[in-house]
Amino acid sequence: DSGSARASPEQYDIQYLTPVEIGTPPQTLNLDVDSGSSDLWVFSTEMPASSVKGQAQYDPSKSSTAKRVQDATWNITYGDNSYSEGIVYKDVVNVGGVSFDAQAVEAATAVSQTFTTDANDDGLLGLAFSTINTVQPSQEKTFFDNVASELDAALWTADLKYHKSGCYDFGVIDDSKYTGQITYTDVDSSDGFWMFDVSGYGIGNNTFQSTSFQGIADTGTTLAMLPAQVVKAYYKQVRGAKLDNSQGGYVFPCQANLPSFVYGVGNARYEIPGQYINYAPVDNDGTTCFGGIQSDAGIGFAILGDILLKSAFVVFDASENVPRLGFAKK
Ligand SMILES: N#Cc1c(N)n[nH]c1N1CCCC1
Repeated sequence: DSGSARASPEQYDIQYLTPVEIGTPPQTLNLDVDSGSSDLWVFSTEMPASSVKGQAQYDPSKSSTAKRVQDATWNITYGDNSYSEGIVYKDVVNVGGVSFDAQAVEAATAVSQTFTTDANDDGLLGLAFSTINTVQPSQEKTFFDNVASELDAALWTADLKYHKSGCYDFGVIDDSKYTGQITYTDVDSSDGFWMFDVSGYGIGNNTFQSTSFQGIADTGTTLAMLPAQVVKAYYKQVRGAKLDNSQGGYVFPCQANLPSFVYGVGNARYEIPGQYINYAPVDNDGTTCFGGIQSDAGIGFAILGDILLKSAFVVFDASENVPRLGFAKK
């Protein structure tokens, strides 16, 4: 079995939303596919109307296949301090034609303001490792872990794009979506993430620095959070750039001509075009812009979010004993 689903960007590519069918008859919700977490949770009819502002809500009472998981609860807090919590059902979930009939669907009973204010985002579909799923007392499996054995290959791929729709594919590597070779690198999943070694970096045409650092491939994070020294070196090349703590990171004049950023995977080199690193204006007149590359200080590892991932075709491969990530140009 294999399948393919759209990944459509919200404004500034802050996140990408993917239509997911839940229940019988199918209820379509647009979810943020997130390789940095492992809960599939949805806005639901179980939450107060005051915290729903335009989102679609999963209504288990309208699904003939919904079954309550007695006494199960969940709660999750993300790195940006957004959170959600609730109860659990098992129901049919179909993503891009790949279906599982007893997926844990975590129905929210409460969400933080950041989720309420994003009218287009109906929840999350976590694709990190099931060891960090938050359901208690019995942890649940991610959608990918549930379907892996029925897929033609136990992998999924991300083809995110700059300011346009891309795809998440399950069970197949579509060779039309990349050029050249796929470079694979081993993943350390001991913290539940797709964590790997970035073999080094380069700024624009400057010499590539072979100083490696660990990072997680995280489709649920907007920006690229990199080691402070790397980030400092990058913005040193941007006239007018400064670290503005009131904005929470590096900003620069929106007209700045940004250098590209090169990252290494093994012996391969991938480039993020400078344009991708102009994330969004911080002011109404669009004079000051916020950088797409920011510091990972305080996190403990780098977070390779959408700003970086959209520059490549990425394979999340669990088909062997040791999981691995594949990167290719496109
Ligand atoms: N912060 C954060 C984060 C992450 N590192 N992965 N997914 C995150 N989300 C925040 C809100 C929805 C998903």
